[in-house]
This record gives sequence, structure tokens and C-alpha cells, in this order.
Amino acid sequence: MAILVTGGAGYIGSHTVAELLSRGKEVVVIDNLQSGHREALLGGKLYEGDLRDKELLAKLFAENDIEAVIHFAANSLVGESMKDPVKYYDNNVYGTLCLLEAMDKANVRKIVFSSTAATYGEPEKVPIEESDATNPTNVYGETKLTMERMMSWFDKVLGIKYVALRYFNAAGAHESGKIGEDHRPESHLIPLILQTALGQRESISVFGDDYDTPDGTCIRDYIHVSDLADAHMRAVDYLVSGGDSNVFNLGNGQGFSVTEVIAKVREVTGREFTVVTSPRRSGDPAILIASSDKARTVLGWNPSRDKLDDIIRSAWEWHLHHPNGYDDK
Ligand SMILES: O=c1ccn([C@@H]2O[C@H](COP(=O)(O)OP(=O)(O)O[C@H]3O[C@H](CO)[C@H](O)[C@H](O)[C@H]3O)[C@@H](O)[C@H]2O)c(=O)[nH]1
Repeated sequence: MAILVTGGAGYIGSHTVAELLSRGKEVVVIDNLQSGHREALLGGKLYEGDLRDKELLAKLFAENDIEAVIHFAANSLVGESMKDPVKYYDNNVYGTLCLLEAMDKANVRKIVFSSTAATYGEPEKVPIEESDATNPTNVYGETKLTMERMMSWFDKVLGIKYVALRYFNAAGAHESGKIGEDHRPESHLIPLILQTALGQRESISVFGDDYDTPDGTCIRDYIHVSDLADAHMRAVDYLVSGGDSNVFNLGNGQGFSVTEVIAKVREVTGREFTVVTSPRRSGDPAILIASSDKARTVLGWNPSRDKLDDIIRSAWEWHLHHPNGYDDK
């Protein structure tokens, strides 16, 4: 039986496909290649198309014996979501509805999917636990929370079991050096600093140095993308072995400030570059740190690449050898 990976050509999706393949699993991917890259797929059977294409989904489920679904396909830019909410509700929420409808028709009743720390909004306390209040401060986070709520009703009414994985800040690249992060446009901190270290950007902007943190810059919990991929394997195994619907945070439980991340990039790359201070980016909480105790206890997840050093080293390898991302074959 196969695992269906939606959005399998994207950043976290492609690392999860690589992990599934290395474990000898049969993999089917659906991706509209809007932000994903064909070259990011190290294997599997690709259906190029959109989740909202009900005919394509029906064909995919008819042609393959799907055991469980791992659902990544979504738009995930906070800023864009505040300019174009229609796009986010349509692709993220309606796309998920189409997927759940097709799963029900095909009698596939297990789904693991990407949720986000953005479901919490401004946290009440850190580290954040899954039982803490969810008050998204942007459309992107709201659509992901809506997807979680939909899943819980599809469980109650139709018996579709789900695991929602709330990622904190995904970073790093695959150890093979073959796949890594390539967003267009890029908006994430670590790839932007690495592009600056490569000389592709004039400077890196620090968005705000007057936060209530020790050095005044925002603190985030960076987690290696391959550790995220591993958590997806565990979540599928958990559902296959009869686990009930559940929500898990995925982070390291350790926070690093923007200034600390920049210092680490200088250390790892040995390169000098210009850093400028810019105004705060709207909607950025000062500190986001996960409690991942639940994932550790219930899923047996133990992120091994838990040092910022490993994350930045692997990302630097990818950027050095693919300065133009997947355009460099
Ligand atoms: O040029 C930059 C880019 C980012 N930052 C700062 O670096 C930190 C990390 O920013 P990212 O954009 O890399 O990540 P976010 O924490 O904003 O976003 C992450 O969490 C979000 C939810 O909170 C979404 O899930 C998103 O996809 C995910 O990358 C933030 O404090 C941000 O202000 C800068 O100082 N300069």
C-alpha cells in the first residue's frame, strides 16, 4: 500500500518523501508545482495537479491503494495571507475539504497534516503546550486552525483519524545535499542570511531590535526539516497502529534570537556581511518556543539535529552547491 503525500514537491514535503523512500515505502505525490519543484522529488509517482481538481483526486485514489495521507499542500506565507485571504481560504480550507471528501469516498481514514505555531497567535506563555489557547493573528494561521477543526468533525462524523503537527520554524536541508529550501520569493530568516553570506543580497535586515527579549530581537524555535520528516513517519505509524486523533507541537524547546542566528551563520560560513536594523514586521510575536514533550512521549520523537549549528551547516551546504536553488541541476 502507498502513502499519498500532497504538496510532496515542496520544502517539508520533499524531505518527507525522501524519508518515506529511504524506508522502502511506496509513495504517491500530488502537487500543482505552484511553489514546489519537480526536481525536489527524489522518487514516487507524481500526479501534477491541484487538490481542488476533484476528477484528478478521484482518479488518483482509484489508481492507487492508499493507506494514509500526509497533507502538506497549502499556501504558507503570513504576509501574503493578509493581502489575499481568498487565496488562503480557497487553497488551504477548500483544498482540504476536497481531499477529505475524496478520502471518505475511497475509504481512506488516516491523515497526518501540517499545522503551525501560527495557530497560537501571541502566546500566553512559553514554552507553548498544545492545550494552550489558539488565537491566530493572521489569515494563514486561521486557515490552518480551521483545517484542524474540520478534521475533528470529519473524525466524529466519518471516522477519519488525523494527526495535526504544529511546526515551529522549519530550517536546514537534507544530508544528501540533493534537496533543500527554495522559496520564491524567499521570506524566511535562515535562507535570507545565507543568501547574504553568498553575496546574493546586499544586507540582511533585522526586523526590530526593541522586543522584550535579552538582546531585543525575536526568539524562535528552529527545527531541522529532517526531524520534521521523521515526526511524520511516526505520526503515520501511530495512526496505523490504532492511535486516536491528536495534535502535536514540533520544535526543539530551545529558542534563538535573530542576532544569535546571524552570529551562528557568520561562524559556520566564515563569511562577513552587512546587517541592518529595520522596523518590526507586523504580526511577529517576540518569542515562540514549543513544548514538544507530548510528541516525545506519545510518538517517541527525539529530534537528533537539535543544534542550530547542524541546521545552519546543512542549509549552508545546500546554498553553496545550489546558489540558484533548483535551477542549478
Ligand atoms: O529578513 C528577515 C526575515 C525574518 N526576520 C525575523 O526572523 C524571525 C523568523 O522569521 P521567519 O520569517 O523565518 O519565520 P516566522 O517565525 O515568521 O514564520 C514561521 O512561523 C510562521 C508562523 O508563526 C509560519 O508558519 C511560517 O511559515 C514559518 O516560517 C522573525 O522574528 C522575523 O521577524 C528578520 O529579522 N529578518
